[in-house]
Amino acid sequence: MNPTLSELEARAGDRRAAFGGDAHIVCDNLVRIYKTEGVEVVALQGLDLLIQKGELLAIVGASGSGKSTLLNVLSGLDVPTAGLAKVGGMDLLAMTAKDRLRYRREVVGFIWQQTARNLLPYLSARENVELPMRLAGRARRGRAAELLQLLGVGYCAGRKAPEMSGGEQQRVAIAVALANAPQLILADEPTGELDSETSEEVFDALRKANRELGVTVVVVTHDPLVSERVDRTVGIRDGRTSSETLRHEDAAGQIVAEEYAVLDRVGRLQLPRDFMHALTTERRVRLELESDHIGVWPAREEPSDEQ
Ligand SMILES: Nc1ncnc2c1ncn2[C@@H]1O[C@H](COP(=O)(O)OP(=O)(O)OP(=O)(O)O)[C@@H](O)[C@H]1O
Repeated sequence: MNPTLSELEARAGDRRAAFGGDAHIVCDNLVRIYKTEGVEVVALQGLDLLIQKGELLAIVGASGSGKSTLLNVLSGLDVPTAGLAKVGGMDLLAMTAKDRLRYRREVVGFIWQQTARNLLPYLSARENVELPMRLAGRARRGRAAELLQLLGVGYCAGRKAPEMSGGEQQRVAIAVALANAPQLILADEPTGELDSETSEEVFDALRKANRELGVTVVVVTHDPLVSERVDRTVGIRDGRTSSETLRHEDAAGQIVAEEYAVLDRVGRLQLPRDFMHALTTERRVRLELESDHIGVWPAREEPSDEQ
C-alpha cells in the first residue's frame, strides 16, 4: 500500500533527525549565496559537516573556497541562504535576533586573525576578559585572572594590547573568547600574523582550552603547524567539504595521518584534483563494485555523443 502524505513527512523528518545524530555541530546541505550588484557568488554549495563535542578540528582550503563564510555562519554573524546549521541543538537559520545575540555572547567565542581586532586597546588584558562577562551579566571575580593564567599569560593581566606581543595578544584573545564558558571556539587564521615559535604557543593555548575545558575548537588555517597537529583536518573545495585527514598515534607512538575523500549523503564524492589530472577522468568514469572496494576507471575511448 502506498504511504500517506503524513507518513512520508514523518519519514523525511526521521531521516533529518538521523543525520548528525547527537553531533555538536551539524551542517546539512548548507548554501550561502552572496548577491552584490546583481552578481551572485555561491560561497557554500551544499556543504555537509559533522563535528563532535570536544573535537579540535582544522579547516583548510584554497583562498575563496568558503572557509570564512562557514565560520561566519557558525558564529552567528551571518545567516545562510538554505540548508541546516545547528550548534548544540540550536538552529542557526531559525533564531530570533534576541537568541542570536545571546548565542554570540554565551555559546560561541571567536578569535580573528588580526590581533588588533580581538582586543580593545584602551583596556587591560584583565578588563578585556571581563567585558563579555559584564555584558552577559555574569561577571565573577577572579575568573579573568584564572583564564589568563591557564593560557600562560597571567603576567599580562595589567597590560594593554600595545604593551603585548602578537602571540600574547592572541592568547589573551582566547581568554576573552572563553570568558562566558562557551561550548564552541571558532578561530579564523589565529596564527596568520605570527612567526612559527609564537604560533606554537597560540596553538598550545587553543589545545589547552580544548583539553582542559572540554570546549569544541574549530580553526580555519593555512598554517601546517596547526593543521598537522589536530586529530582531524577537513578540506573545503568550492564551498563543499572534499577531503578529511585523520590522525592517530600508532603502537610505536608515531603520528599516522590518513587522507580520505568525503562521501556526501547522496553518494557524491570529489576526486582530488591531482588524481583527476593523473588519469584522464573527465566527464565520466567507470565504476566497479568489488567485494571490499569500489574501482574507479577512466572511461574507455568511445564515439563522441554527436556521432
Ligand atoms: N560579503 C561578500 N560579498 C560577496 N561575496 C563574498 C562575500 N564574502 C565572501 N564572498 C565570496 O565568497 C567566496 C568564499 O569566500 P570566503 O571568504 O568564505 O573564502 P575563504 O576560503 O575564507 O578565503 P580566504 O582563505 O582568502 O580567506 C569567495 O568567492 C568570496 O569572494
